[in-house]
Amino acid sequence: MEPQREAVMKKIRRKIKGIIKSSPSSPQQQQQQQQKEKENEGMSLSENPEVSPMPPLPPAAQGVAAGSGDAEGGGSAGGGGGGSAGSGGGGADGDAENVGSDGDPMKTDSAVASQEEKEGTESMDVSPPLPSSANKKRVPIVNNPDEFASFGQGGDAEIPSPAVPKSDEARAALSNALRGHFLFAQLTPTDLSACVDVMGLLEMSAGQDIVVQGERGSRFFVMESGSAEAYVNGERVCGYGPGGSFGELALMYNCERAATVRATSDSRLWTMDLSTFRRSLATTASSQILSRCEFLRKVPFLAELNNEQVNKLADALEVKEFLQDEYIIRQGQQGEDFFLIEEGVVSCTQAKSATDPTEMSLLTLGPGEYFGEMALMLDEPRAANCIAVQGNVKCLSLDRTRFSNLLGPIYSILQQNMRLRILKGVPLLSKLTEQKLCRMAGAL
Ligand SMILES: Nc1ncnc2c1ncn2[C@@H]1O[C@@H]2COP(=O)(O)O[C@H]2[C@H]1O
Repeated sequence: MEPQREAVMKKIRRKIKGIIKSSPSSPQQQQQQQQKEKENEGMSLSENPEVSPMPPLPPAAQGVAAGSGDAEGGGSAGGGGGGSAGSGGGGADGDAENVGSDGDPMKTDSAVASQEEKEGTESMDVSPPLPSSANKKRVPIVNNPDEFASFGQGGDAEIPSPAVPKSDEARAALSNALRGHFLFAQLTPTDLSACVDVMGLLEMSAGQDIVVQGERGSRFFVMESGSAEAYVNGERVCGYGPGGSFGELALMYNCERAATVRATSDSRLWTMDLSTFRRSLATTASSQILSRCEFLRKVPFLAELNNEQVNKLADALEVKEFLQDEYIIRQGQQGEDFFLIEEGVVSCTQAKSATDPTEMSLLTLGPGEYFGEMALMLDEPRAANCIAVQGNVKCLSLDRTRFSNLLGPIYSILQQNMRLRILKGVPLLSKLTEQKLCRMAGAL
């Protein structure tokens, strides 16, 4: 973990410990605190002396009942954790309409948080700015290749070149290169061969731009020979040699070229035009990966990732399915995975206290929302149970390393969201508005 993040996490932990120490323990004290809370409602956070230090955290945030091993399973259909059917009673009463905080299943806590931040919390202590690459404007994927018939052209290299006959050697090299690309990895040999058939040839001299950042793009490129380099805002980001490929983002997302790619020696490139690109992927198993990218592009908390980052994420995510009532995560156990819900509903529950295992419902999550981040971010046992409710649940998961690598660019969003979730689970704060909770989370 970077030192900056480490420092932030230390701060969160210190705050949380402070909250736990200052928490009222008897029901009487809790009642008094609730009364004060009521009286103070309507005051802003800064003018409300009772809101800081903050009230207690739910017990499970302290890692109640640490167990051994991880409840979540191996990742095959129905192969989740060791939870038995029917044991998820505490979470089953979650209201599906609460999904996404305001009924919109794709509107996450973070989306709500950022919305509310915009609505009048300018002065609060917000998370550090995101990297500039994360702020790139995106346009949704368009599924109908015919819509690209009059797609704008960039430089010369964007002008379609007709299919050309290829030697066996060239076909083999091209097939290998395509198979190594996450979008084409799923193609059957027949589909792959059909793609190879229609690819055209382009020759570029050293120093020529093959694609230009900011221009419209209409082709995907595979280098046959030569070399090239990619530049984002004038800075070199990577290089390509024979077998290297680029140019898929503009075709997948109907967006401007994200980088300039310049030939650094005389080069020969195989090219695939947009409609072939879309058609060949649409009719094959690769359409699943396109659908996944499309799904990820609509997930609010991922909105700050650029298209390339989303593609990497789509490639790394692993499908895990769980049966109704199955415990995907068990409170207190060690956790190694992060989960994004693709289909179904997950209920988060927590033991009432260290001595009372009765589960209370914390949150209900739906498609586009996530869970399992806290154990990874805080390096602590699972803070809650996460149970598949309302039918089977399909999740996309990341292990600890991939979570940290691929979601690093949105770490500050995840942090803010995590604080908000913790605060939302505090019964004494249940009366506070979402906006106030967001401000408290931001101030932590
Ligand atoms: N109030 C809450 N406190 C703790 N965990 C919560 C809460 N609400 C939702 N959760 C989710 O439940 C998950 C349990 O595993 P983690 O602790 O890794 O991450 C946790 C969160 O994703």
